[in-house]
Amino acid sequence: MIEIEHLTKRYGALAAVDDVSLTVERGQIAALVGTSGSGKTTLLRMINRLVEPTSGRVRIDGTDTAALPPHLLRRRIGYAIQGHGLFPHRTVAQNIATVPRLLGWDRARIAARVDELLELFQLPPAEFRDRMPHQLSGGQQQRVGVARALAARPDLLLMDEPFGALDPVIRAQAQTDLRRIQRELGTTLVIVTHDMAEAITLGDRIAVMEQGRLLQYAPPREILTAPATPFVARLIGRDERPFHLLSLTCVADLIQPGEAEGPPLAPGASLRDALSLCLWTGRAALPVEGGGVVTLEALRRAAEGRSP
Ligand SMILES: Nc1ncnc2c1ncn2[C@@H]1O[C@H](COP(=O)(O)OP(=O)(O)OP(=O)(O)O)[C@@H](O)[C@H]1O
Repeated sequence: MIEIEHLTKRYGALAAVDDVSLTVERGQIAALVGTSGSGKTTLLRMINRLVEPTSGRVRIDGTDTAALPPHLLRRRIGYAIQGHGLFPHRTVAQNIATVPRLLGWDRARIAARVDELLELFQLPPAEFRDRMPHQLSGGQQQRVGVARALAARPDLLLMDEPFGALDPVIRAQAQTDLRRIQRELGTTLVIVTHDMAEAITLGDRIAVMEQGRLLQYAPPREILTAPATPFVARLIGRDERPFHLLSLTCVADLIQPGEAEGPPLAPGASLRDALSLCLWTGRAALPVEGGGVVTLEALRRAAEGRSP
């Protein structure tokens, strides 16, 4: 669990982060969003003390981070940034092994961990472990960057726009992978993103920042249906709101008895996918695998933020 209490960072007259308090529960994902210069990166970097706070406190699992030497703190916390930051003259395996080596793990344990992570990120170890970063695609480099951040099994992972440079298809895959791996490992994750859709897909809670201040910290549904300020509403984008809401719920939650024509939808598909298919096929109802239907009428209600 991360407890951020009245955290402030000043650069001269500017408060880059201004009296921010929030808590991230263990195993949860907090997404930090806001316009450029709103203080997201500064807030993130105060958690692992890459930036020293001017005032306020961060506690991780009850321990005040100010009480720990920064280099030891950072070995416990995974950190992944846009553009991955891989060491160019080290192999994939050496890159991933960086923190375990600092922690003094033995060779066999490191090798096993590297292979385990490569498997997890769908990069076959025999093919990828000895490659140099320049022999990877951008998306593969990004995955190695995240694998490196996870190598020493940190309870806490900080990510700063990790998928910013990826194309939309790879990005969606990377988000799905991250969510799966995060759930599997039970990692607490704080992620900075410019992209509201990404924040909604990944975040258990979303923190909206403007000019160093925290405007709202709430689950995605609440941010969408009850934005705290006009700025938060603008950031969501009025046109996008129904689609964001639909993307939060899966078909299984909206099934009604009945039968309908056409190939069945997976119960895990999002309502957004279901709406898209209804529109594309011109159908008012779609069958769901395992029985029942999802109707256009029910989708419309869900898009308005009403319960099924
Ligand atoms: N080392 C520094 N010295 C002076 N000002 C700084 C420093 N680092 C950040 N700032 C300022 O603090 C403010 C917040 O910066 P920060 O990088 O946290 O914003 P951000 O929300 O992450 O922006 P972006 O989305 O563009 O990365 C900005 O106005 C920035 O210019």
